[in-house]
Amino acid sequence: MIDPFYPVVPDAGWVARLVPAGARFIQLRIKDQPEDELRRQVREAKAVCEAHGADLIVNDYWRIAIDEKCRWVHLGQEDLVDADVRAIRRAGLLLGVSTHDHAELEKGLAADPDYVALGPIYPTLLKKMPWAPQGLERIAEWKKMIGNKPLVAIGGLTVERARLCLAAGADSAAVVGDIVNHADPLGQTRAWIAATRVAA
Ligand SMILES: Cc1ncc(COP(=O)(O)OP(=O)(O)O)c(N)n1
Ligand SMILES: Cc1nc(C(=O)O)sc1CCOP(=O)(O)O
Ligand SMILES: [Mg+2]
Repeated sequence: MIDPFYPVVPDAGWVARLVPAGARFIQLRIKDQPEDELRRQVREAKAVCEAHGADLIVNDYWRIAIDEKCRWVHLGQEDLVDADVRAIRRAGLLLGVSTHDHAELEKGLAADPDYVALGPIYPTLLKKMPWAPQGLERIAEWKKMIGNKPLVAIGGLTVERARLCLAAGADSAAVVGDIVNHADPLGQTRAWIAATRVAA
């Protein structure tokens, strides 16, 4: 149900680049945009994904995801505080949650998510976080604790680190910087797809 390669991108333009290049499970993680722009980008990204048989995961904006009849939403712990998980479920959306420690895992599992993300596995430059890198050992621990739910590894991943995460038990490896900051994002996307499909 979830793909081993999980790019997380900052706008719909990136969805339009990476999905035709083979991304099958992609998160739209837009920050600091007005509501009408968010909606426009969600619609654009959804249309691209539908045209290519890919899954779009909308980060944060669960109300928009419901209105736009999306299939997936990703929520972090702060997002979960305000979210109406029952409304999300009533609308038929699938849900991914972020976790960074045991207390968050307990809260995340209470929402009965369709995947659990664990991060940051390695140091990330994308945003400041109070957690030390989890390391690969945490992946095996989380996998045992979440039963048959898919586990997503995120934070500081490169192609080689993604392979290690999948070998350690993650079902999917999520990435921002190693794709969107790469000199050749489409070539790097192909490298990620080749590495993660073999490793999964
Ligand atoms: C796959 C995946 N894992 C974790 C996150 C982080 O979510 P959150 O903690 O809500 O932080 P923001 O991404 O919203 O800044 C994610 N987006 N995707
Ligand atoms: C958005 C995000 N969430 C994380 C978490 O640990 O929950 S780490 C992260 C950033 C991932 O970016 P990069 O691949 O560039 O390190
Ligand atoms: Mg969030």
